[in-house]
Amino acid sequence: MTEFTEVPVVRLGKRSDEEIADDFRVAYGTTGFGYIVDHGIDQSLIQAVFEASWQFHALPLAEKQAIAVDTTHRGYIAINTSTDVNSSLADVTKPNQSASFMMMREDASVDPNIYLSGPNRWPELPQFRETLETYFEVMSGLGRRLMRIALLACGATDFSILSAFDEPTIWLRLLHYPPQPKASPDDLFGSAPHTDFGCLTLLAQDQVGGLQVQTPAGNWVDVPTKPDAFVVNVGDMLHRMSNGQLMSTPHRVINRSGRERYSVPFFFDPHVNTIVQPLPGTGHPRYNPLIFGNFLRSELEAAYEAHKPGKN
Ligand SMILES: O=C(O)CCC(=O)C(=O)O
Ligand SMILES: [Fe+2]
Repeated sequence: MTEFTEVPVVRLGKRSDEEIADDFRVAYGTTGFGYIVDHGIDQSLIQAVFEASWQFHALPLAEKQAIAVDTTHRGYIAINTSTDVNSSLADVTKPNQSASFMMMREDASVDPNIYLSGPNRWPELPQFRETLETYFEVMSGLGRRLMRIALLACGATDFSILSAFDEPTIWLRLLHYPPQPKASPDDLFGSAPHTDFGCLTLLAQDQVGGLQVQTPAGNWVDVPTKPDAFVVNVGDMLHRMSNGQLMSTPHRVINRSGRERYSVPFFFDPHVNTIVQPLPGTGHPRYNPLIFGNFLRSELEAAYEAHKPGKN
């Protein structure tokens, strides 16, 4: 595997998907992370999402707890309620030092046959829902374009998997990391070392910093904010679809800045009933097929208090 010292830039703009796929292959075949620029998402909309996040996290705790995350994985996730125990990357025993608001697809009701279906749990804040729904919509468009580019990049010859993103699994997460004391233990993280479960993560972050990605040799490389760029990374499901060509790289967050950190990851994943397997054209399959929802269930039950069997 190729060692790296920084996260590369991939420009979209009006270039053809085929042309962008060449850059994508280089970036995601080595680092698994990239700064996506010229992405077409309005900066003022991203700013509005951060403002919504500040307002949400400033609410009294009781108002946030009133929409505490449930088994549909929507609502408020308080600090100290998730631990990356499935992490094979580190011996993680301490819960993540972050709180978040989680939005997913808006379903009219819970369908017992579709894991994680259901309506969102909204706080009472003016414009909050409208702003997040607009962002959810435009980011879904960008996610679809990037998935097509990713498939071109890994040499897939059959693109029918893209229909699994007609009704995608999406998490839009408003994360708040309070400052960690300078003297906090080495194994206390804002977000413990992990890889992302799904296909693509599109992250907007503020100026505070703290995100790091791990190189094949085990070093940690900072991923500072870059103006007008999303930090986009490949998750475990796209790694499998690409038959291992696109990397799902470990990353973590440590906020020792002394300041509050806010970030907004947008996770763009297939429908839960999708069979995930190496795509035709990517070579002799190195991974067995799995059903995305089953994989998700085991990950969420291990990591989140709200999903422990017997809850809700
Ligand atoms: O907050 C960040 O910068 C990254 C968050 C992250 O890795 C995640 O939520 O999966
Ligand atoms: Fe992550």
